Amino acid sequence: MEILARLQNQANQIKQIHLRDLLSQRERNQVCTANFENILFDYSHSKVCQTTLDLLGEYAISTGLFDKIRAMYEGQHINTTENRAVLHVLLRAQESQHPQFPEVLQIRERIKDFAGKVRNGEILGVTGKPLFNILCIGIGGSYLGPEFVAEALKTEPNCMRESIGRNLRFLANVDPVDFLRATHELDPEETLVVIISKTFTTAETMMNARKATAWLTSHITSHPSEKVIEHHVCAVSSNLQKTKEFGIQDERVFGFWDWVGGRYSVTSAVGLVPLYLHYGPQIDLFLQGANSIDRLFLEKANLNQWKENIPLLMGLLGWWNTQFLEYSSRAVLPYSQALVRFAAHIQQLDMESNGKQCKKDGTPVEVSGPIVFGEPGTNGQHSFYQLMHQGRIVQSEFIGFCQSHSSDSEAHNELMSNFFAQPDALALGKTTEELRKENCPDALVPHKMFKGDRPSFSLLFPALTVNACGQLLALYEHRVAVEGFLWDLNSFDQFGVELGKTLATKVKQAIASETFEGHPSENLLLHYINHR
Ligand SMILES: O=P(O)(O)OC[C@H]1O[C@](O)(CO)[C@@H](O)[C@@H]1O
Repeated sequence: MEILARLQNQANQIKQIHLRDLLSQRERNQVCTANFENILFDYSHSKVCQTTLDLLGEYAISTGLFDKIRAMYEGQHINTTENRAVLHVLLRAQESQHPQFPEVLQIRERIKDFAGKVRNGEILGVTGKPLFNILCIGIGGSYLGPEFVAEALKTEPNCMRESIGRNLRFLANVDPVDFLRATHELDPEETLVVIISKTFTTAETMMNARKATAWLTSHITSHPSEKVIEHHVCAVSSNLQKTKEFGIQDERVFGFWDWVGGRYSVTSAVGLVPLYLHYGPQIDLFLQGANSIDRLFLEKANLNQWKENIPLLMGLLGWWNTQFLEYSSRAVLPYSQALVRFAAHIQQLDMESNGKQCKKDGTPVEVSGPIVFGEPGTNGQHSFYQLMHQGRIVQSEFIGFCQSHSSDSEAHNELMSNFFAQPDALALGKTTEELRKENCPDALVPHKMFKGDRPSFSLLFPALTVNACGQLLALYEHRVAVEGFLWDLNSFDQFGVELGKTLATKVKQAIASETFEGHPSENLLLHYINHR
């Protein structure tokens, strides 16, 4: 029988086995783990058994998954619709034969040198004040990843020390309120604006960039505006022509390449410029962490070792859950307030990559990437976990840390008790018999019972160090790629974002001329015009 049919059979069978029963098999549970540098990946709470794993491995081989991974690292143009390589792994490589690696190192050194000089006061604002504030302007992939990392490291003890007296702000939304919030109480004389845009044409970013330069030049009137821009604005982009037109000198532009996709660009200048400026050389460890996972992912992409390859396992399980067990949503649940923006980054990474309607060859797909959402625990527990326990089945991904950034071990234990309890509650549930033993009134039994059998996996790290933050980033980048490879999608283009942008341009013209007759949103537009 064909492998896909056998997987389907296996799914039908395992759907009938409650996770309570699977979890009662201690030997099975012990097999369902992988460990790398003391990161424990435990997928015993997923709906898999030894046969499932064997079949998934067989499918991975038959579909050429390992070759696809190698092709990515070799720089083959796997982004076929845009005819581009996908080489974000090169950005954190320690060494490489790739012809563009010297350029990668050169940009990295330029960033570190620039950031070091800003931090030690060699580079000052035009009025001679130190540049303590970094205002990053960018959106989507030029914003979400850097913000997640900046937040994750805010309370990491070394980073906390390195960033005393400094401000790192992000401005993404074209909503003027975001501008107000991002610039609130910032002294323009002490502010360095970093405009981050791969294309340097993104409407929101360019509007905010123009507003930010106007904000700088209208406050700093002692010097000509070109001088103010020269001292207070830098850019991250792969479009040098546009940055020049904007008035930014080339030595203040940090480039990257078309083989770095927006949502995969955290370890390019997109993330490195803000992060080195704010946290200094600590960020070397972030790159090392990402690189350690890159090596794991590549080195163990083979027949004998794939069960030790955590990102590959994450991808296989995610694909299994979505394609065969038909769970259409996924919750990313870090038990760490420092990861407050992690789910937002993963939403883009996952959904912009794998939310697709056709395969690489253009044939339609019925199922592709799931809906992704999340929130740090325990906050999420008081929000959407109700649905996860008694409503729809959501594939849940728990991320925890043995040690906290804080020395309050009592509160950390409290947090982690929830991290351990939730996957059990989802998987085991609570039976009517158990409720009756507790003398639950009959009328309440249907409300208080939990069916359980809800799958999850857990990633348990020693601590949210700078290195671990890089590891976490790379784990998710590669798991998304694996799922895309299994579905045979192009996970590296995003044509789905274009139509809305085009229509917005047309609406803008309609608003300017106040002509909406026959417009599909005529009702709303008229209401807007009348009440703005
Ligand atoms: O870096 P840019 O070119 O401003 O693009 C920003 C973002 O816009 C998108 O193209 C679409 O939202 C993302 O993929 C990208 O990260």
